[in-house]
Amino acid sequence: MSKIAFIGAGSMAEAIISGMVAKNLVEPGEIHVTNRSDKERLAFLQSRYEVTVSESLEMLLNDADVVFLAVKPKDILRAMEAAKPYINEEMLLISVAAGVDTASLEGIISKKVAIIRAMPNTSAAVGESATAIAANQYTNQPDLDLARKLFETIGSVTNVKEDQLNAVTGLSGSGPAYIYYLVEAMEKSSVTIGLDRETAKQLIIQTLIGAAAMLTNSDKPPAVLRKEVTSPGGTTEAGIKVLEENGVQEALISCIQEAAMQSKRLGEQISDELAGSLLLRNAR
Ligand SMILES: NC(=O)C1=CN([C@@H]2O[C@H](COP(=O)(O)OP(=O)(O)OC[C@H]3O[C@@H](n4cnc5c(N)ncnc54)[C@H](O)[C@@H]3O)[C@@H](O)[C@H]2O)C=CC1
Ligand SMILES: O=C(O)[C@@H]1CCC=N1
Repeated sequence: MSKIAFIGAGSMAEAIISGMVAKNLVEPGEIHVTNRSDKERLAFLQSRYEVTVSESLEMLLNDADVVFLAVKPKDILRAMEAAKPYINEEMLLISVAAGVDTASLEGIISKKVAIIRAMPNTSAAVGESATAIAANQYTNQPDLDLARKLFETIGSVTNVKEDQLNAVTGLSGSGPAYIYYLVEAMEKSSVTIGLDRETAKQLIIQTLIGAAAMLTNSDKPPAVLRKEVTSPGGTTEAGIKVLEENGVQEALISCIQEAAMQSKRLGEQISDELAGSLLLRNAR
């Protein structure tokens, strides 16, 4: 595998880099990274993963085979405008930005570049991301295979239609946060019922691992697995009753719908911004 460039060096870039390095698919020195201005952050990534850091976009992108775009959606336009002169049609561009569609990226670049829009999650850092990918019109099968191979170093890969990616973002892109939120509540509750945090932590984590393994290995749906935990007149029934009274399941459904909507809104902001900047350019 040859040169891989990262525009953006935040938590998602690090999660992907750490996964790729751990699986030895890429020589760490062949991973080149830049960010907006935080030199300390680049130095940290260099010392931790032995990647090559670059403060110039020209050097970063020169001869790059794959370019990961890992900046926040609001920074996409500026980052891509700056990168555009060094992007060519031989490259595969992979964007992990929430909401930003490949049509907007094509609009910024104005070249026939293969673009994969991907939505991983931060469990990439431990090789357990659930990543979904979709390709633009200029992407061929070898590009898709390469993207799959890269993302498989950080977990599972699912092909979706591009218009499903906002839903994916609300569900599994943000998904780890929902699980952590649940764990925070479980930890907070443990002290109120007489368990120290350390003991509770071990019990909670193994409970999550066990439930995930049951969901993976059993052909029973989650509702049936839940029923099997729930003895009539027992503890689970008493606990779940409180969740039902508080509308927790409905709240979770609304949470995921809102996150997916926010992904769509983020994308719309970019296409509006892009349309505005094109109008401005044409008026000059
Ligand atoms: N954090 C997460 O759980 C996930 C994030 N994503 C997506 O990944 C992208 C990055 O997110 P995070 O890593 O969480 O953000 P972050 O804030 O940790 O990192 C963003 C990086 O982009 C850099 N940057 C900003 N403007 C730049 C520019 N003009 N040129 C070069 N670099 C620039 C920043 O310096 C920083 O290194 C976002 O688009 C987000 O939607 C996708 C899946 C999950
Ligand atoms: O919160 C966000 O916007 C990003 C995208 C998915 C997870 N984190």
